[in-house]
Amino acid sequence: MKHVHWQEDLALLSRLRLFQNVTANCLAQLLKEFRACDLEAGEVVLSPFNRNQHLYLVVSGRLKVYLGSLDNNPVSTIEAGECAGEISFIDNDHPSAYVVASEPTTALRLHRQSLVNLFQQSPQLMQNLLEVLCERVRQGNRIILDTEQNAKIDTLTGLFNRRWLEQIYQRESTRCAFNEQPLSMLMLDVDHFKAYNDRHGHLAGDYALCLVSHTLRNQLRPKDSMARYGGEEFVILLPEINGDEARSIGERLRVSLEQISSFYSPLGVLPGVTVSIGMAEMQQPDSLQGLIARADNALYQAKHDGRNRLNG
Ligand SMILES: Nc1nc2c(ncn2[C@@H]2O[C@H](COP(=O)(O)OP(=O)(O)OP(=O)(O)O)[C@@H](O)[C@H]2O)c(=O)[nH]1
Repeated sequence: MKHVHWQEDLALLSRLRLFQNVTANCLAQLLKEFRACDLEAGEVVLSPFNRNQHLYLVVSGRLKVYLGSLDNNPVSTIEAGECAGEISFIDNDHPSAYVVASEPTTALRLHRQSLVNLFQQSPQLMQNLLEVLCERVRQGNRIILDTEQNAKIDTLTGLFNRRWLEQIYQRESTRCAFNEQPLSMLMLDVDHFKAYNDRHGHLAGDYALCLVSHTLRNQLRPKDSMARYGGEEFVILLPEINGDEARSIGERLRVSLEQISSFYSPLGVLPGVTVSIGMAEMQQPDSLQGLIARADNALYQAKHDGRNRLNG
């Protein structure tokens, strides 16, 4: 984010939705508080991992909003004249979404304290902000409805969910069987996760789940599929990979997590986690339920044998 000179423009400010009908006197005071910044395409303006104390008013260009992960499709666009960051700006907490410049964008940046000071003088400003927030809530409700109706994505980790796994298994198992290729499954479960939550808090547990998904997904091939199967359980489908190969891939994934003794999160430094893994290779004919049952049995044995190990 590059701070740039901005020729103060009262007329432009008064056209922005947030400042409609706000007195010129009040706007003139606000003008002094703004800092203009240029954003490059792809630049992340807001992230759930960083606390936000600024409101961004888009003067030109465009921002996109992503929930859960930047790999997901954007859920909305913020055009010139609209603002970003108002929720975290108001409650002084972490943003609930990623906001990214989708093209070179100029925005005005305002620290929360500057606006809070003006609320007392301008009820109109307060009302405008409330209207903007209400619109966001309505938009959020529409997104929830849409995503529930065709939910494929787990919003915490950005991984595909269990429902999607059924679709992808149909496709991949048919393809592998047709090409006389193997297909293997890894089922992973975070070790002692209840104790982790109890000791560090549920939010810390959520970050640990994101760490697991991020660390493992980065090591997979594009044709592999990783899904969050349940709370702290993950499934990885490995097309064209036989049992021996899957064992060594699973072992490599297990070790990669074992080696992360601590990681940075918005809550501070947190300890890493380990996983137990069950492996099963597809047999003909094998339904998803059959393959999962065998991977799950292997996982159960890995837990029983002491955890942080692979079985199958
Ligand atoms: N933070 C967080 N915790 C979750 C989530 N989903 C499930 N959990 C927790 O995961 C824990 C799983 O606990 P258990 O099934 O007893 O297993 P465990 O403590 O990991 O023990 P082992 O699997 O035997 O090593 C429960 O306490 C759940 O509340 C989630 O999305 N976030």
